[in-house]
Amino acid sequence: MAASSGALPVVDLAPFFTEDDSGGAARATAAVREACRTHGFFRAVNHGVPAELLARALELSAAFFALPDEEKAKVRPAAGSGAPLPAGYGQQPAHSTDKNEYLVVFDPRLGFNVYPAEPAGFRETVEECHRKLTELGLLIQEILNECMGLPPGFLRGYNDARGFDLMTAKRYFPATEEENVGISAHEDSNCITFIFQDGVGGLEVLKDGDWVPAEPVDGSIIVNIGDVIQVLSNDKFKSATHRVVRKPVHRHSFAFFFNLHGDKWVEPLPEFTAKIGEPPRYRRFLYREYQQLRVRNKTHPPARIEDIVHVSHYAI
Ligand SMILES: O=C(O)CCC(=O)C(=O)O
Ligand SMILES: [Fe+2]
Repeated sequence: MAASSGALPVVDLAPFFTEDDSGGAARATAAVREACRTHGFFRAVNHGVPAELLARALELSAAFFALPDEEKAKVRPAAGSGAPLPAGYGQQPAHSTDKNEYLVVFDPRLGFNVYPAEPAGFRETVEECHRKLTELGLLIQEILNECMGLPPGFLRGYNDARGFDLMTAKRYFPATEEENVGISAHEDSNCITFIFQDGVGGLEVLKDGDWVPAEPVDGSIIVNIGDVIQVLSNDKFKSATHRVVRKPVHRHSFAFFFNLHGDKWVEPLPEFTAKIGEPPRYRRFLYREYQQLRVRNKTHPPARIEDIVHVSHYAI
């Protein structure tokens, strides 16, 4: 597949942060609808998360990942914390094609998180990011609700528990002569993902058979929709395939997964099926089950690539 220079659509969210927006919010909503239709991805600017906070989080995470392995390995949770996934530090298993290390952070109010003793300020900065990105998730969810033509407040009511949201700080290892996979091509399983990154680059989005680079732009946040929105919309909104290609130097990024609680059922909504005379393309599933299958893909990768579980597992 050819590389492409076509840039991601940019959406200016400023109108959602002013009282008198003279039609700007409607225009931004239309831009989100179009971006979801064409790319499943967009770059958000004026999103309400201070650029200084994003830059500080990236700097502190670089300082953390630069610590010796034995220091990082101490950032592990007590067994049986009850978190949906282990919080804290981890490395991809040696047999994985993905070559990165990461730190998982849940909503700080849940008490699952474990933090390194250094660098100073890490915990405060990461928790502030989590809080601001949760707010952004709630805003984008309102915009998507409008884009999808759902009854006002539908998504807010359906996705009302924040216990499965998680943020990861990641460091990708430098590419070698032999291979450069950072994260292999995938779709995100959740509702809405936010990514911010340092200046190295390497995130790419598949569009019409071409890999479009999601280039680093300071202060901006890359937004994509995940499988839950794809299923609810009965494929009208696509969870775009993306990957990370490693560069010759370490790369740092944060991904925040605005998720769905594991106890929720997921199925195509009547607005996209019965009400418009279209058959559902997925059978209903419990989100927890899908999330577990996805984790198993990572921890116990199947021998055959076709056995990796995607949301098509539930396709009718
Ligand atoms: O690091 C990135 O830029 C993207 C990470 C990603 O796609 C993921 O964690 O699902
Ligand atoms: Fe992803």
